[in-house]
Amino acid sequence: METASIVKPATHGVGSPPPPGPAIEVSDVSLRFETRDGPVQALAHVNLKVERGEFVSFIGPSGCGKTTLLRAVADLETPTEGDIRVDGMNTEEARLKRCYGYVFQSPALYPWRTVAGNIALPLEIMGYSRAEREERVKKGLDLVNLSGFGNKFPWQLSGGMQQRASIARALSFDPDILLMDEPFGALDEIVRDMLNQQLLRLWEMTGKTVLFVTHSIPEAVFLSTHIVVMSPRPGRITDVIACNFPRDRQLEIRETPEFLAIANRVRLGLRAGHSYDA
Ligand SMILES: Nc1ncnc2c1ncn2[C@@H]1O[C@H](COP(=O)(O)OP(=O)(O)OP(=O)(O)O)[C@@H](O)[C@H]1O
Repeated sequence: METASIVKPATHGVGSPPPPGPAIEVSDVSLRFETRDGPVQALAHVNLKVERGEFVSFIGPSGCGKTTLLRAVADLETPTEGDIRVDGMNTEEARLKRCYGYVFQSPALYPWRTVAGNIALPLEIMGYSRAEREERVKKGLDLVNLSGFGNKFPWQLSGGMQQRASIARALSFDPDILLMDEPFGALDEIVRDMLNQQLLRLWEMTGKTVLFVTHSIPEAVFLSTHIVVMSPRPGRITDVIACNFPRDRQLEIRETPEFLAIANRVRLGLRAGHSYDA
């Protein structure tokens, strides 16, 4: 017999109302790493509220603390000061209740497990029954357009397909929130365009709250409801830009004056905080 559920996700079932309040609230968060060469101030006085269903991108120069902020939300780093609430809980509670899925820059799939086996892994750890695992894996594969690839091994898939599998794994237990750390950074532009469109569709279909780290201005403008621009280290938020494009937007919007105006504002924000030698 299958074991009973060990950790059930904190998510509400499909059709039931989400818990009230913002999905994520970051209040005056600073984070300092103590290293052998002295302290490294990664984040300084970061304040941010992410409402449910938003798609928020983080953009800023290399080393400004984007990953650190995402990791702090995921309880993988502890702020030196300030407070973070996820679904109204502290980050440890939210982690234990599996409020979010995390997608890393590299797909990080286990090579000895099939794609279906990789997607099922969190469900196995959480004690889902075999029948429920199979149903969720099938749903996950459909969601990321990988139906028919469940029995393949990761090395039999392209980089873009591997990253889609890792997104399906992060969503397998149906968390409300998806934390994505530059998931498409290593992919070529054509594949990235395709994945951006697929991610947008997935977001539209599922209504998840997404926090997304990127270095790409067009990617941020195309995907987001809000773009958070950060300064060089210590990372501070210097601008939060609203993008009000329709949810079913197509890649062609990248040629519109509205799109270019937002992209320009992001570019100016990044330039203002950075001295480029080139
Ligand atoms: N565990 C750690 N110990 C010490 N310093 C760290 C640690 N993790 C990150 N840092 C430092 O904190 C700063 C912020 O790093 P972080 O990876 O969050 O930046 P980032 O904006 O995500 O960078 P990139 O865009 O290059 O991925 C950097 O200077 C980094 O070297």
